[in-house]
Amino acid sequence: MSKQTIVVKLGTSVLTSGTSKLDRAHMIELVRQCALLRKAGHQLIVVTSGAIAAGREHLSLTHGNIAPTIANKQMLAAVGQSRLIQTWERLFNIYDIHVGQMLLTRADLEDRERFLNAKDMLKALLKHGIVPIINENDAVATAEIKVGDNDNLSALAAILGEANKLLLLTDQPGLFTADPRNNPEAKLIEEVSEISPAIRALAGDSISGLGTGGMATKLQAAEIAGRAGIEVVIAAGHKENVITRLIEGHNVGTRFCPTSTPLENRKQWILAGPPPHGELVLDDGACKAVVERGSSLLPKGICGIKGEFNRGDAVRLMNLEGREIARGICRYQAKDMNKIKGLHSEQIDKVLGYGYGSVAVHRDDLVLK
Ligand SMILES: Nc1ncnc2c1ncn2[C@@H]1O[C@H](COP(=O)(O)OP(=O)(O)O)[C@@H](O)[C@H]1O
Ligand SMILES: N[C@@H](CCC(=O)OP(=O)(O)O)C(=O)O
Repeated sequence: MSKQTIVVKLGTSVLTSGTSKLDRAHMIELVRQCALLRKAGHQLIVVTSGAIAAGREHLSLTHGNIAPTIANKQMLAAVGQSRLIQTWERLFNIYDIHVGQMLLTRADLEDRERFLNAKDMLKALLKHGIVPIINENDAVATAEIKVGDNDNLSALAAILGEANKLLLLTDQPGLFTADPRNNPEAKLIEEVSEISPAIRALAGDSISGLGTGGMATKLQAAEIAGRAGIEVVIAAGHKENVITRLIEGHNVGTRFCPTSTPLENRKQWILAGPPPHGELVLDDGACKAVVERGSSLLPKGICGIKGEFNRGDAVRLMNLEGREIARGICRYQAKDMNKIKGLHSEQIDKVLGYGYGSVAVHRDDLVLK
């Protein structure tokens, strides 16, 4: 295999082996495989969960004796993150590999400039042979600025690092036809060529009490990374030689085929970076123009506005049935959009007293879902 950049995401379920402590013996084994990956000439980015679990362990707390409030989780993450990074540092040091910590929130990726700064920083680490160890900055992230789960964060990391592969390691061998924890008949799906609504319907939440998001967020990550041309594999973190087998080209779990026509860089960011602040409801004609003809969205085709957004914020483009058909950057704030929706573009200047052009969302700022 040619030299590649590979993101390995390690879920809490893998790092604790299903217990309430970090399983350091297994972490050593994972680092051994990561070192082999590097020895083969590949670049490695690690996205690690486990800060909250490490905090709980250090303070000798269990799920039962601390309430899962946001403040408590942030407190546990603040204690645990430093333990977690120290553990990774010590383990990678055995193989003479340096690590660098990157703690991100969605706010760091919200505007294009901050996104590009984070990208430069990640690239600088890789260029110097340092393994980026990424987690969400849980201690400071409020609900509004959180990515929320490390599956989506790993897709963002893969886009930032222009990775070739994203390996999501968890406590199941891959995506099953139903959650295998409560469906013993469920079957492993080895390959997914398209993440259709039927595939999405198979993915449930996390019921172990350890992880965040379950298979649902792993599919979101697979979709975002796949649209950027990145191959995604979900596999069991305890499967023997799972990382080394992947780089040798073996099937190790569920493989998601990436698109053969990756989105350009700016559109990758639109899909993965800024959180949508509102919705534009499109009439049928506008939906057709946007989806089938690749047109920009004009105010004329907008029949409803939801949410408070500023000029330059990301918004969801919804059809009349309430399904998101696209996401894009809106050129007018919500207050203005409410005044110009349904109007011909020539009327914008007259109604607002100023204008930023004829389109509400330009096709260069728009990604179909
Ligand atoms: N269709 C499915 N196939 C496999 N696992 C599923 C499915 N639906 C839900 N799950 C759940 O997803 C869990 C893995 O996600 P999660 O608990 O968030 O782990 P992690 O900490 O690795 O992110 C599994 O333990 C399983 O219970
Ligand atoms: N950032 C959190 C983990 C969040 C998360 O998504 O967890 P997981 O589903 O186990 O990957 C932590 O370090 O505890």
